[in-house]
Amino acid sequence: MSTLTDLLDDVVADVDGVFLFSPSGSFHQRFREADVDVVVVDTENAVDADTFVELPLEFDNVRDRIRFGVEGAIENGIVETGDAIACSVSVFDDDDADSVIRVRATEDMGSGIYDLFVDSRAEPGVIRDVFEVAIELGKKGQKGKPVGALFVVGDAGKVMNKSRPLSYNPFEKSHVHVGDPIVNVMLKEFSRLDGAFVISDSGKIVSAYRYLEPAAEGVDIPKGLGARHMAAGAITRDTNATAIVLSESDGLVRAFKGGRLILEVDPEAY
Ligand SMILES: Nc1ncnc2c1ncn2[C@@H]1O[C@H](COP(=O)(O)OP(=O)(O)OP(=O)(O)O)[C@@H](O)[C@H]1O
Ligand SMILES: [Mn+2]
Repeated sequence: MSTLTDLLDDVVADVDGVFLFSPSGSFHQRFREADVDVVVVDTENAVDADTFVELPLEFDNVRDRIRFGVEGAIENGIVETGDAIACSVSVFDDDDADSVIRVRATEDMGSGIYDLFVDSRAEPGVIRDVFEVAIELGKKGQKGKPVGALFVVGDAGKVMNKSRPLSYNPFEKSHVHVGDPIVNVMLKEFSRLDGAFVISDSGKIVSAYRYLEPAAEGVDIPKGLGARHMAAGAITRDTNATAIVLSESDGLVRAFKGGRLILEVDPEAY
């Protein structure tokens, strides 16, 4: 008769390392004494781990949390592509790990989410909220029809200087922030109209309907993308903003930083 441990052993068999997501001190200690490579992934290195990947925020979405940890570890040379990793995470329990998830560090796994958050000028929570709006809009569209949208996040003063209004700004005198449920509805509603949303480092919606006029030279974006994506890429080279774009034509969400495409995801698969 097999025991349950034997039956579930496959999940952790022959892994190259174990990632502990936000472990308690005692939980981490048990692993430290074991014969296995341990990586701690957390918002701070509270357990004084030797190998550590810093999360910019607690991702509620476990897939995002794991993706971020694995991409961060690849980026920092902690693991190599092809490595099998056992991730110890908590999905329901806030204190203790309640799940083990086996992943392989592959190129597919590397969605670019690490680049999106690391060294961003805007607050990580703001980037996450805008990214989630774009993904949701990509999944559902606007009244069932595909829509495109362009969000420019961070360094808003400079972005405003390099753009002009296409219409009156519905956010002119308001003090609304991304992440408020009502704001997400407004963002989706206004995304039917032309131009870009400009959002501050702290998440205030500064403007809708901005036509971006950055210098386009030196911008290296893939061929085949149109004016919206070109403007998105270029504004991030001219300023310290991050641009998040939902394409109306292919339905993908892309992010640009420093004039480069750093992330490309299919909302349906996300
Ligand atoms: N410089 C710009 N600033 C702000 N918005 C822009 C700019 N250029 C284009 N757009 C917006 O993008 C929309 C689509 O333009 P276009 O089709 O050329 O872009 P695209 O990159 O192919 O995007 P999509 O994949 O969504 O079609 C325009 O209708 C306009 O609302
Ligand atoms: Mn187009």
